[in-house]
Amino acid sequence: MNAHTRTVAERAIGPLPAGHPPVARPKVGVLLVNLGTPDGTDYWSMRRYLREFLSDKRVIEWPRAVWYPILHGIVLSKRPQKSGAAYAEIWNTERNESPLRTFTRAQGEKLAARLAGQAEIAVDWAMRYGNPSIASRMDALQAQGCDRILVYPLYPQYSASTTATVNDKAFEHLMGKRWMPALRTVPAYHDEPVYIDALARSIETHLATLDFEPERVIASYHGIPQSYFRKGDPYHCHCQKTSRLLEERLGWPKGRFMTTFQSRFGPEEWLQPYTDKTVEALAKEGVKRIAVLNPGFVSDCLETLEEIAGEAGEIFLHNGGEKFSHIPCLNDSEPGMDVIEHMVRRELRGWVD
Ligand SMILES: C=CC1=C(C)c2cc3[nH]c(cc4nc(cc5[nH]c(cc1n2)c(C)c5CCC(=O)O)C(CCC(=O)O)=C4C)c(C)c3C=C
Ligand SMILES: [Fe+2]
Ligand SMILES: [Fe+2]
Repeated sequence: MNAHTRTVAERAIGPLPAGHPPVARPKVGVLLVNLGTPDGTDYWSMRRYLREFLSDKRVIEWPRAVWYPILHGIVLSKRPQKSGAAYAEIWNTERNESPLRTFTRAQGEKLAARLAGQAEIAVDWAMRYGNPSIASRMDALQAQGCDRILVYPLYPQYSASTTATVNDKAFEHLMGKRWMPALRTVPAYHDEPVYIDALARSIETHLATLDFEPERVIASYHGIPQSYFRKGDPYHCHCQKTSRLLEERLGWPKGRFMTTFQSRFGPEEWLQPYTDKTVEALAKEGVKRIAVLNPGFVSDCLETLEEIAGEAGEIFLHNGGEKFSHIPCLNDSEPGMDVIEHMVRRELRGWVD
């Protein structure tokens, strides 16, 4: 019996009296959670997904009386077709699912394999919007006997619109339970050395495969409205710190590495500089070769594959640029899995030793 199985045995409930309802052997659950995904690219699948996503008060903070008529009027009648067409361009047709779901599943499976020596840990994965839902996978973990669950929002930089809403949903699901598991959540890890190192290695590896040397390398993060930043969301500072540490680790000459924000939605001002405008300006200034990475995305998805690898690349080339390359997200690569495993092992301390 090793130290890990002993921990479980010590926590086990011991022999039950006759007639007592069965009690599962206690386990610790790890739940990886990413943003979400539609079930298909058709109008109704897209509409269901966008409705759930864009009804979230953590995502759109406008008063409901203002936002709901817009959402249920123009947005949900027009956006499902437009977004469905964009998803169709990047859809994983083999599995009939979005890349985000494919990568999140792969991360869950690889994490489970890395923790396989510890029988008391169960790993699962879920989506904040769409399927598999957080509620269904938390129930599945409890059914396997997990009395402790570590929820891992897959966002290196904290934002209320991403990290907090994952945690909200997990706690909300437990509100109705008589026997509630203990819950821990993984904090932001925007400045963790293992994460910075994984990003640096992924950049160096990718650049070594190119037949050109980029004059600029742009770290493009998903944006948030300026108003959320002014109200105290630390997301902007987290992104800037990731970029600063990454630039220091790369040791490049000043000016080669840049930070921008992408994926604006709605009429408000968002964090700047904007990725699309920057890429266009660089091309117009005469910069010929660039590469773009997305350090804030744990997996490639619509926002990286369609908006950056696709659209931003086109903008650059149409305005005089000559070479463009998208550096893939960490996904389920070995360095990417090193980051996830490191965070999980660190946050499980005291539950699993
Ligand atoms: C006000 C709206 C939005 C905020 C705030 C926001 C923050 C935010 N989002 C991510 C990560 C992802 N967003 C993705 C898609 C997406 N995001 C918004 C809007 C806001 N995001 C929309 C409307 C969409 C849907 C796509 C579309 O219809 O254009 C995705 C991709 C999901 C996929 O399946 O590929 C990710 C990932 C972060 C990190 C963030 C704030 C920090
Ligand atoms: Fe988003
Ligand atoms: Fe987008």
